[in-house]
Amino acid sequence: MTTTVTLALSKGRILEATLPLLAAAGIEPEVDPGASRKLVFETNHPGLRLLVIRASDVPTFVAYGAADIGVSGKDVLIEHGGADLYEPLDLGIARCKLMTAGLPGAMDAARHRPLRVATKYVETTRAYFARLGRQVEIIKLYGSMELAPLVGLADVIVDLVDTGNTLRANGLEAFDVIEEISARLVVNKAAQKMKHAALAELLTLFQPVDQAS
Ligand SMILES: Nc1ncnc2c1ncn2[C@@H]1O[C@H](COP(=O)(O)OP(=O)(O)OP(=O)(O)O)[C@@H](O)[C@H]1O
Ligand SMILES: O=P(O)(O)OC[C@H]1O[C@H](OP(=O)(O)OP(=O)(O)O)[C@H](O)[C@@H]1O
Repeated sequence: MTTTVTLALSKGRILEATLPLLAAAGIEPEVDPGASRKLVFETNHPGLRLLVIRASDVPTFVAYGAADIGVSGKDVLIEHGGADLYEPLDLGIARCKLMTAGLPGAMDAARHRPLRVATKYVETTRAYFARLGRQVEIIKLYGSMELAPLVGLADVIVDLVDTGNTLRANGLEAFDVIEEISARLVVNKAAQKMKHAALAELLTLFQPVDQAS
């Protein structure tokens, strides 16, 4: 009997970057997930199906066993905590940096009060500034973080930076790197035991993208 394996991907960058990796391994979804409203996709690989969900939900689906494996950004995994997941493979895709950024000099502007930081990475930001011994007031946002310093909502932001185009377009500077980010394969701990052979076979099919590329 074929073991069923459920792989969770997120719509957007991760899906766009993972489908070519799957295609290179000969795995094709029944229809193009980028062009469909479906959420579950069978594939031509026996027993393998795909879930397409929000990026920040991938660790949750995998941790609870609703998916056996998933592809998730390291940013999302750090924020999730990740202790309930195995992380066997760095896929080398969706690479960027989690950074502090703001208007020039913003880090030094608020020395006599808590620094106001806008981010969607609340836990990661709290831990980072605690390590620095700097008091912060964290403002949770769900997107367009770059707007916050421009309208006086926050002194600085913690967000992803790739080309730097979004920061530049808004007159902001990148300050410090908090983490180097790339997409990781994550595995449910029970599935790792119960579906060991099927997952091991699938893992060998994933060829990480060369770090230098
Ligand atoms: N500019 C970027 N360059 C490279 N990788 C990125 C970039 N922005 C995001 N990523 C990576 O891709 C992942 C998914 O990002 P994407 O923009 O597709 O979803 P999202 O809109 O952030 O997620 P959600 O729907 O949960 O809010 C991120 O978690 C991160 O690891
Ligand atoms: O350095 P860059 O190459 O400009 O990339 C950085 C931008 O990419 C991400 O946003 P995304 O494009 O995912 O939009 P979002 O605000 O919808 O998350 C991130 O939140 C930055 O805004």
